[in-house]
Amino acid sequence: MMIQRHSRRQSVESKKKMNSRGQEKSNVMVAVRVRPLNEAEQMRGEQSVILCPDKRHLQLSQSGQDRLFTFDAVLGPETSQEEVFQACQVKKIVDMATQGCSCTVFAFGQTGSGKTYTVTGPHAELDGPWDPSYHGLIQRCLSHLLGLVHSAGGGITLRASYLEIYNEQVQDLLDPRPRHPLPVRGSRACGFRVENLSELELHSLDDITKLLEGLRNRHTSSHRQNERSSRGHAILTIHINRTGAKDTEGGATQGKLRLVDLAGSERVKETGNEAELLEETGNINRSLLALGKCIAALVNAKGKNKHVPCRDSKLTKLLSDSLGGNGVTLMIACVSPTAACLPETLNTLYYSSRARRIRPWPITNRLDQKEKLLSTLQRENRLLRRENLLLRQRLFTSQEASKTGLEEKHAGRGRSEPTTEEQVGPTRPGSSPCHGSCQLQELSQEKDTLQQDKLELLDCQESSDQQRKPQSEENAQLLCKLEDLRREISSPLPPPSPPCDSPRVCLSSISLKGVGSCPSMHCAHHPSTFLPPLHPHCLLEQCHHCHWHPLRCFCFFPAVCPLQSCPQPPLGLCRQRYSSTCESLPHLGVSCVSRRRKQRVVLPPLQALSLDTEPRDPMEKAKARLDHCTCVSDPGSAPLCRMRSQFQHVSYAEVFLENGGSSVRRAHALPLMSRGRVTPSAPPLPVIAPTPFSSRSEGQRRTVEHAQGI
Ligand SMILES: Nc1ncnc2c1ncn2[C@@H]1O[C@H](COP(=O)(O)OP(=O)(O)OP(=O)(O)O)[C@@H](O)[C@H]1O
Repeated sequence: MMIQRHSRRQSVESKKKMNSRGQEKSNVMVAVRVRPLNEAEQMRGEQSVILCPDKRHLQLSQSGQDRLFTFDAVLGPETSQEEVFQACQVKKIVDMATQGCSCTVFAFGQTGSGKTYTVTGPHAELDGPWDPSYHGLIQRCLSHLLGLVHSAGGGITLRASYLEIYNEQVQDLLDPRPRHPLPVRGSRACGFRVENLSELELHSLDDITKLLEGLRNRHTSSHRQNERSSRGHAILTIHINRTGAKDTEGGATQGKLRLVDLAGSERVKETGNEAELLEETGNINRSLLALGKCIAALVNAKGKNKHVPCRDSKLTKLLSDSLGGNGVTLMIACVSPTAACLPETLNTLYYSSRARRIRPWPITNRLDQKEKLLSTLQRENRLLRRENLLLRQRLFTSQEASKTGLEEKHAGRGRSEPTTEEQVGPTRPGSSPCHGSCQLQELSQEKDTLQQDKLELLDCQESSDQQRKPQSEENAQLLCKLEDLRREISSPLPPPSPPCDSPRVCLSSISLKGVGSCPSMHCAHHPSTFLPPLHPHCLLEQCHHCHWHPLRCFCFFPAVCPLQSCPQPPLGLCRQRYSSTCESLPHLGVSCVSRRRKQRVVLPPLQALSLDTEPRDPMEKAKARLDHCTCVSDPGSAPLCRMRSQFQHVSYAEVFLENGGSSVRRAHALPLMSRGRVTPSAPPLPVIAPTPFSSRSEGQRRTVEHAQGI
């Protein structure tokens, strides 16, 4: 037997329905009930500011201005409980629930506006004998349902649960034990549900009385606006299971009817609540606000990707399928008639007008894997239950037969006229009473296991949902970091040094970055700072670089180090002094960008050189300018590149040799900059003395000669 998803079909069908203005019809019906002035208000001489000109309109008179509101039903102060039941078409809603719909009726409004009165009847009724004319919606719905059950002659089962959300905690109103909070679990397949909530099967009026006993367990207190104010939201849920209904395509249906009495919105100034009541007020208003947000989201959302913030409170979680889901909802807005309550009344009316615009939730008929599994398990359970019942009946019949001594006669008749029942009944091999009871036990165990499995599945899904949340947050953070890194990597780097064609034209040696795989250098002041290698063809310039540059270079390859006169050959430490005049010169700082780490490395200061006397020869001038540029700027910088193109044939070594160091007289001091701030320079290094040309090695000399074009 297939479980009919009538509720889904209903919503899909209702989606197509249009109202007279051609707009999509809402599946939320809104009625407004105005309570009469109470004794205290009459004593104070207060007047009603609400008029109900007809059954669909409500008029508010405020300081000479009238406002007209339209609703599905407007119930004036004289409307009786029975009239409310009829005018709001609650009977029809109950009928829909028996056909498999998920239906909800809830009352909301300001504190003391008559919500509890509408849903359950006057408080006095709880204490004394119940007068049927004061019965609220709950009693009327239940008695109508029981009538349907009896007229159907079986096949409909009613199970009821009753809970209260008090201070954001769910409590079972049917549980006589001391109150304890129950957890609310959610799953995509089943929506939100309260765990360990007790259920009561309803068969007769006595059961209804038992159910209503739960009302006594509600939290109530007294404040200025209501002597017996509800401090929490009460939700009564009736599960209506129908098996094999002929008029519903021969299938079973699972309907649900919810009757909700919300706690009233309160203004602390008007209720005069303090301490504990203040906390309750806060929780009530918060959850009502969350409900308002859900309604707003449902009204404003367009398209399939609606996000309804139903996880914001327990109330919205439990009402999520009533508001936005596939069911039919009746909202009864209760308002007080006095001028003092006007702001709250207006709020309630705006809230209700907005709820009228909730459009049906777009639902596809596709069942996902879990839903399918769930429905299969439910079907199996139902079959098992039926089989159990059948076996019990058989067991009972066979026991009766053995008692009266008619067993043989019965068996003989069974052999001559075998019936379908007997084929699966006691005449089957191994169908003794003992066997029957064993089978019963097995089946019930199997059923329990199935139920257990189902619960575990639901828990698993929920825990995986919870686990996924921090992971996705971490993912987002990692993605951000990755994006930062990517941005940093893709930021423009200084242009690479041009390839070295010949030692004569190579200027890259002057660069601290260098290219190729020639000996690397360590900064003497920053031994841990690794300087990328210099160009292999530029050993001479490198050595000059050592002279010019106040860095002391540690050569990793002493065997190939051209500075064989290094006093410490193992490390190729260049200690030659270039010029004593340098001692009096200020130092220049240079920041070197290490390509690998993309960090700005602050090197010990360089000596920036310029010619104190302007050379006369234009070629000399150019060389001097080149010298100066090479020392103080990045070799890849624009001026230097220009100069390179102009004087490709002039090598740095040549200039150096021609000047012989004597032209160096002055240096400019520049601040060291690192990422926009001034970085203190490393202490100046000892000035390095120059190596006399004659004392240079053969290799060096050859390279210099080569560089000079000799
Ligand atoms: N339609 C009505 N006819 C007569 N009396 C009413 C009506 N509505 C409400 N009352 C009375 O007004 C008082 C407040 O009603 P009720 O407790 O139902 O308000 P409420 O909205 O549930 O308040 P709260 O939110 O504080 O629980 C009660 O004494 C109730 O009997």
